[in-house]
Amino acid sequence: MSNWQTFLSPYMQAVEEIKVKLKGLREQYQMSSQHTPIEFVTGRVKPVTSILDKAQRKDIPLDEIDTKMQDIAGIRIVCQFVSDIDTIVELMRTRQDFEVLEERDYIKEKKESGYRSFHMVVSYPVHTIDGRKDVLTEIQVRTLAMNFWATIEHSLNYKYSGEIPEDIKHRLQRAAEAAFQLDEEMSKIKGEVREAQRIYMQNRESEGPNT
Ligand SMILES: Nc1nc2c(ncn2[C@@H]2O[C@H](COP(=O)(O)OP(=O)(O)OP(=O)(O)O)[C@@H](O)[C@H]2O)c(=O)[nH]1
Ligand SMILES: Nc1ncnc2c1ncn2[C@@H]1O[C@H](COP(=O)(O)OP(=O)(O)OP(=O)(O)O)[C@@H](O)[C@H]1O
Repeated sequence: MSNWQTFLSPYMQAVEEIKVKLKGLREQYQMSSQHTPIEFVTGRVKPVTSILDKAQRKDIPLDEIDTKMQDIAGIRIVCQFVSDIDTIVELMRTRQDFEVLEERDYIKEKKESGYRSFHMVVSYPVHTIDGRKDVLTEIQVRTLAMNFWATIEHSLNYKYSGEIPEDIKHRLQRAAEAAFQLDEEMSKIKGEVREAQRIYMQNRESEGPNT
């Protein structure tokens, strides 16, 4: 690849645009005093070293990464409750500004590591000075508990270069089970939690801006 900056520019644009749109959705939910299914949104363009590693690992020729590597542009939507994930997935499916190409439900079927999340691969049109470019973007949707687990596991994978020792792997699988139980328990008191958050937001609004 002769110029990574030029190649990655539409991916950066896609990530920034989608983040703005999702943050807008979150604000609309907040303004309408409805429970927001979006707790926070993050996004990143895959680091070049990680693109090169993955291309080598998956045998993807560098001149084919724009069609074969689905996560160069990545968005992550983090929610409070598992049911919020269904709401978001439905919202994404009905959008007119991008096309959903693939869905992978690692919540129904968790990965061997214990990883749980809902993944969507979308084709997002970016308008550049050279015309329209459709950019593959991976959208990961997960709860706070799933995100906590995945973040910790990702750093351990990094530390051990993908070869996490067996005993730690088992502990991580148990931790994934505990995160699953936490999501289950929180789902059961969802009504209570939402009511408390609604009262809190109402009181904050009536108190006016902080001085
Ligand atoms: N922490 C963590 N993240 C994972 C795990 N599995 C998948 N992910 C995340 O999900 C992304 C895509 O995973 P998959 O849907 O399995 O995609 P894939 O191309 O089949 O596999 P990868 O080579 O892992 O990208 C990865 O790049 C990670 O960001 C896991 O076991 N642990
Ligand atoms: N879809 C996404 N949205 C937001 N952040 C992401 C997304 N995918 C990965 N990240 C984060 O970006 C950082 C760098 O990710 P990188 O692409 O190297 O990891 P990875 O996706 O786990 O790698 P690989 O798919 O190559 O195994 C990590 O902190 C990772 O958690």
